[in-house]
Order: sequence, then C-alpha cells, then structure tokens
Amino acid sequence: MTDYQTPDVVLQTLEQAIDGVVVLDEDGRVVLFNAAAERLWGYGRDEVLGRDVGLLLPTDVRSRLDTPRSTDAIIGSRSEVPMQRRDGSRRWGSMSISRIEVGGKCFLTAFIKDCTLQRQQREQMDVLSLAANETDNAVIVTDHDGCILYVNGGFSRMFGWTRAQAVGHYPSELLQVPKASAARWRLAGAGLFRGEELVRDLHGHPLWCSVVANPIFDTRGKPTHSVMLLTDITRTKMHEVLQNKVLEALVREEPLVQVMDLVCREVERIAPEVKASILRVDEQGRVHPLAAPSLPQAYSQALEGVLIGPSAGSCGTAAYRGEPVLVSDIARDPLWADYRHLALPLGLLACWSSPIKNSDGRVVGTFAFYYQQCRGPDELHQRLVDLSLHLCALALEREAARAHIRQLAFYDTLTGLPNRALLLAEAEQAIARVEAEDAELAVLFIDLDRFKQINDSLGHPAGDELLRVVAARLQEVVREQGIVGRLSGDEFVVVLPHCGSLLAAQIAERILQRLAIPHSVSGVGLITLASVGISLFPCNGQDMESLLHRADMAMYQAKNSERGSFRFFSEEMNRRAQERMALESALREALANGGLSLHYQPQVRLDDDRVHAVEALARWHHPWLGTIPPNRFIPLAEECGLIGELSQWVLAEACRQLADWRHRAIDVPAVAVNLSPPDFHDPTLPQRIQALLQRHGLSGADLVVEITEGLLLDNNPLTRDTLGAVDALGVRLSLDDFGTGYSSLSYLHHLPISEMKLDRSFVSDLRAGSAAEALTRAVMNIGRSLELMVIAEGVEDEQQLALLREQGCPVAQGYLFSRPLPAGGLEEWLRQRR
Ligand SMILES: Nc1nc2c(ncn2[C@@H]2O[C@@H]3COP(=O)(O)O[C@H]4[C@@H](O)[C@H](n5cnc6c(=O)[nH]c(N)nc65)O[C@@H]4COP(=O)(O)O[C@H]3[C@H]2O)c(=O)[nH]1
Repeated sequence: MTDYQTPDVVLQTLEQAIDGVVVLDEDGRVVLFNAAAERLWGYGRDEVLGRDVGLLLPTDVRSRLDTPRSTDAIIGSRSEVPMQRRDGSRRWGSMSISRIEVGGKCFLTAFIKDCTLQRQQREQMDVLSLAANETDNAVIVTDHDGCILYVNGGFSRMFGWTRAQAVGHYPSELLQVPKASAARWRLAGAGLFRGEELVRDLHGHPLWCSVVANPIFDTRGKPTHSVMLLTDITRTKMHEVLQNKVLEALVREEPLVQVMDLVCREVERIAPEVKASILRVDEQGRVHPLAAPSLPQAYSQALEGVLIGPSAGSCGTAAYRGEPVLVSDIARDPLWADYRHLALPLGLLACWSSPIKNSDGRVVGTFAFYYQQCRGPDELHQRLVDLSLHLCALALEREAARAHIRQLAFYDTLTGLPNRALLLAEAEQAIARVEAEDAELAVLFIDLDRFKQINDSLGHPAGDELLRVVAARLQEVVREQGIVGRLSGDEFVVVLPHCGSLLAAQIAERILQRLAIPHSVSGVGLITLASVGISLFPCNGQDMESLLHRADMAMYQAKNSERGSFRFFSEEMNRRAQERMALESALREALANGGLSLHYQPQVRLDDDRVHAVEALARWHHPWLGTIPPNRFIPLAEECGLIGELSQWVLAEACRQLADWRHRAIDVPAVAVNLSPPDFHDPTLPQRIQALLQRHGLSGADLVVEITEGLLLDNNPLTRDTLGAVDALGVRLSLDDFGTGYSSLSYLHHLPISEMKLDRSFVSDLRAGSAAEALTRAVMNIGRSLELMVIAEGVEDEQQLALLREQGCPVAQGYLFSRPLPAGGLEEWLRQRR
C-alpha cells in the first residue's frame, strides 16, 4: 500500500492475520499480500505485489475468473477456490471476498485459508456415502449404545424398512435376531464382531446374513459409533444347508429314496416355484422313480420302467442324450407326445431335466424341475441343479457301491446265489418264523455227482458253466417257495419253509429230474446227477447248523446207496418217503389205466325197508401191492394233487353205473359219492357234475355228494360258492361222519345240507342206556328240528338197528344190510330182497 495512507494498526492486523489476505486493485493487480498469504502460495510478497492475480490461480481457472461477473458472483460469500502455489502444486482455499472503496477507487479484499484437507475429506465422504447407498449390502451406523443413527439404501432394499423407520431402533430388534445372538448385537458398538445370522425382514421372511460390525473410537479410545455391514448370503447359505443336510443323510446311511426325497424337498424350499423329481436309470435304460415329493404318486408310478429314448419326455430324452433337455411347453413339444396326457392334467407345463452321471460318465439318473408355467430355468435353478446333480450322483454311486459290496459279501460271484453267510442268516430267520407258526421247514443238501471228473476232464471254465446251469435250474424249481444258496464247490443248499416230509420229497424228486435234463457244457452233452440229503425242522434239529449237518449226512447216504437219489436224515422218513413215492406212481398208473373200481353199499329206509340210495366207495387192487384201503390212497391222492382226477373218475363211474341200472330197470333211487375238500376249490366242479348228469340222462336228485366236516372249516373262499352251485343243481349234500369233527350246529343251519350221516363210532357203541344212545338220540332230534335226513352208518347188528328204529332214525347203512359190493353184487343183493 504505497500510494495510500493506512493506519499502521490496520496493516499490522492484516499482516498478523491467520488467514491469507490478498487485496487487488481495480485492474486485478495484487496490492496487498500478507505473511499468511506468502505461506499459502509460497511466493514472497515482492514476487506478487503489482502482478496480476492470475499468478495465484491455476491456469485452467484463470480465464473463468477474468470476467467481472465471475468476481461479482463470489463477493460477499465464502467459496472454495482452486489455488496454484509457486511450486506448481494445487490447493484449495476457502475464500471470502469483499469489495471496498477507498478514495473513489475499488479494491477487492480476499481472506483465504487452506481447506484442501477438508475438501479432500469431504469428497471422500461423498464417495463413501454414495457407495454406501448404492451397494446391495446393508450398512447400519449405530451410536455407542447400539441404537441406529443411519441405514443405507441397501438396508431398505434388503429388509424393507425405510431409513426413517429404522433410525432410533436397535438392529437386533428390527431384524428379529434370534435371542441367543441378540446380546452380541447389542454390544456391537463396543467391539468388532463377525458372524452369520438368520434374520427377518419387514415381512418376517427369513434371510441369512453375514454380519461384520466395526466399532469407531474417539481420540481418547472411547467407542462412539459402530458400523455394521450385512450381506445377504441366503442363496449361498441355502446351498450350504442343502449340501450339509444331504451329506449328513449319506453319512447316516439313510436309504437312497430318503436321501433323494430330502434333495427334492430342500430344493423346493429354496425355489418354491419348482417341483423336483429324481429318476434312476438302470443298465437296461429303464427309468425308476426315486423321489418326487410334490408330484402325485400315480404320476411317478406311470413312469416306472419307461425306456429312455430320443423322444421320451424331458427325462427319458435327457438320459438318452446324456445332456440337459429343456421343454418349455409340454403341450406342444414333440418330445412329450407320449407323456403329455400324464403331465398336463396336473398343470405341469414345462420340464427341464438334467442327466445324473456317475464318475465313469454313465447316466445313472435324471434330475428334473417341473414348472406350472411355460418357462425355463433361471440362474438360481441352474445353480441348484448343478449342486444337486453332484449330490445325487454321490448318493447313487454310494448305493451302487453298497450293492456291489453286499453282492461281494453275501453272494456267490459265480452263480449269483446267496453264499454260505447269507444262506445261514436267512435260514435262521426262516426257522424263527416257522417256529412261531408251529410249522415245518426242510433243508435239502445237494451235491453233484462226479463234478470233480467234469472239472478235471473238461476244464474249470466248463465246471463253472455247469455250476451256473445247476444254480439256475435249482432256482427254477424252488422259485418263491424257498432259499437256494451255494455253500462251496459243487454243494448247494435249499431251505424250504412250510415244508413237511412229503413236499420235501416231491421237491427233491423235481430237483433231481430237472438237473438230469441233458444240457451242453463246452459243447459236450451232459446229464447232471446229484445226491440230495434232507433234514427237517423241528424233528431233525432246532437250528440251521444241526439241520445242515444232518442234511449233509443224509446226502452221503444217498450218494452211497444210489446215484441221483435223495435220502432223509431219519430212516423212518426214508421208508415212508419211498413207500409214498412208490404208491403215488402206482396210483397215477391206476388212475390212468383203469386200475380203480367202485363198490356200492346200500342205505336202507327203516320205515319201509326200501333202498334210500347206494354209497359209491372207491376200491384199488394193485397187482403186486394187493388191495390198498381207501383210508390210505385217498389221503395220498389229496396230498399229491391227484384227488381231483380221482373224484372226477368216481363221479363219472357212479353216474355211468346208475344210468346203466336205470337202463336195465334196476331200481336204485340215487348214488352217493364222496368228495374231498380240495374238490370244492375247483370252481368248475358244478359244471362238470352238470355235464355228467346230462350225459347220462340223470337229474340232480339222482346224486348225493358226501362231504366231510373238515370242509366246513375250510376257509378257502371258493368252497362256499362251489357248495352253493352244486346244491343249485338239485344234488343233495350229505354231511359224512357227523359227530367226529368240529361241526358247529350253526354250520348245519347255514349250509345247503340235506342229510347228515351219524358216524359209525356212535352206532358201534350203541346199547340201551349208554352215553352213545343219548348222543344218537340227540342227533336224531337235531335232524328232525333242522329237517335233515339222518343216516346211521356202520349198523352191524339187530340191537343197534332196533335202538335206531326206536329213536326214529330214518335211514341206516352197514354190514347188517350189506357190505360195499361191486355193481354186480349189489344187483344180486337187490334181486334177493325182492
Ligand atoms: N366197520 C364197519 N365199516 C363199515 C360198515 N358199513 C360201511 N363201512 C365202511 O365205512 C366206510 C364208509 O365210508 P365213509 O365213512 O364215507 O369213509 C370212506 C370215505 O371217507 C373214503 N372214501 C372211500 N371212497 C372214496 C371216494 O371215492 N372218494 C373219496 N373222497 N373218499 C372215499 O374212505 C373211507 C373209507 O372207506 P371204506 O374203507 O370203503 O369204508 C366205508 C365202508 O366200507 C359197517 O357196518 N362196519
């Protein structure tokens, strides 16, 4: 200020001011530049005074400040201006400018202080708050007490709460943090904490968040604020949860179907818009549903066994191609032509299926998403499928490995039959079951004859082939009836629950016959002979070990006696079995070659002494075995399934004979034929009887069918129907051996019976005043009240006859009248009575 008088004090004040002071004249030349300004710009005042102010400004802003308007705009206010120091560095100054007039001239006085640091901090803050607002993560700033001061836009987007709603609350309350972690959240202001938390948004929806809380301390180290950063990790977490749950299920060895069900359910929990389905693909290329918890069972069942192929829906095609198949419109896509009728009624409009491959790259299953709109997968679905395919492959491979281990551990690799360990275990279980049911069980020990020679002469591969053939044939014979296993070498074992000596002998015989069918091994025709030993539970042993040992001993006896035969462990059974076998084949022969005949025993009416009917009784006379009584051959025929044939023959012969008598005017009112309970399991019996009657010109009333009391206990559902149908033909039903069995009187009432035959054991004991007399009298009374004809059997003497007559017995049969006689004998008997 050289040209003007200025009080020293003012100058001194300006000189000492903390702010830089720059005064410009009207031409923009610097006329005052204090010490603070020197420090600010790095210029000495002698370098600046008298120079244009532009020297102090960055070159790029000089021109902008050149105009008077630009200067006017900032007068009277504080603004930030860019500065350029002598060394070229740039700073920011916070400047206030005022205009003064001295001696008619205008001056501009500027007070400036360095605000570079504040400006930088502010800029940084702006960027930070922009970042904080725009990020998808939620940011919460709390005070030292943990109460919300600020939340960013990400918070509102994530949880639905606006900033105004959130401020003043505790984050743990707002986000419904579980009680266990709420205290930790409240203390977030005091120290760093990190964690993963399941929180809830405004609508109560769960979200998994990763939480990082950073406390902010003042200069004295006291916490003043806390900044919390919350990241939504729901999807990641869901994946993790899915993976962990499935892996845990695998570790717990849960069944495959359960694991697959879990995968579907977890996936549907994460993406409720899909219905997941998992199918297994077998080695033959057929699919088998494993899990589809949200699809109806009938839908999955309809897919069972479907063959994969080039146009087999989404799954069958994906399995066939080995790559994912997306059908976004099931109604139109040709891949679904054969299956859309199953899916569309259920509202399934799109299906995206991916093949599940094992570690060899083979397709072992499919994993599909069904949609109820025409659409494809989104990114989440893609991620879920990627993860699930992995888990499913793991589960399927584990299952395959387990099956393989099971196969190796419990099955014979050569024949595929259960090995010794499995056989023994299953046999013990079967024994326990039959024991509880009070039933029998047979163990057959089978050893091939001359196996070693075959092995030695044809080589081991031929021996192996033979063993496989034997195994297959044993299974064909036994089927579901029992367990077939291979013990070692050429030793096989068959365990037959619910099997007594007769059936065991029959099965042993069938096995020997089946094995003896010639077959070719390594191009050589072979007939396999074997020896079979049989032991029976409970009579030969109580456990598998002793039964096996005894069957083995019996097998050795068979081998030593006759090749290709079977033996029981017990001699008695051997004898009976041999006898039965011989008798059975003789009976077959007799039936086929007319070796049977019928005898007839008259039944006499006691009121007028006329013949009521004749009972046909089967007779078998064998050329070597002699006469075999019906009490032996009838049960045998029942046991070996010949009774139907026998009964048919008896019915036909009895009808033929009666027709013949009628033809020859021999007066026989009716013929009674005995039928066995199994005859009534055949629903064609009534038709066959009807056909016979027709063929011989007889009516239903000419025939009586005698049934035993055992039939009344028969719970085969066919029995009653057949009985009813026989009755409907007009054929009378007669209840044989009345009083010996378990007849409940209600049966008599409910079944279509018209006669009852008082068993001969009552008649034989019949004497005046005896208990038998009281019983027969009671039977007569029952007959009368139920309007049933009573026939007393086995009447041998006059005393019995007199008592029966006195009791009002209507009909009697027995040696007193006649023994059962051949047809001719009966005719003679009838003639003599005339
Ligand atoms: N002690 C003695 N016995 C007498 C007297 N009168 C008759 N009998 C015998 O008593 C049996 C009567 O036949 P059943 O009770 O039906 O008992 C029959 C019947 O249950 C059955 N049976 C006979 N033939 C057939 C048939 O063709 N089919 C069926 N399913 N069973 C038959 O065999 C059983 C035995 O028949 P049979 O040996 O012929 O024995 C006959 C007969 O000879 C007598 O005064 N005293």
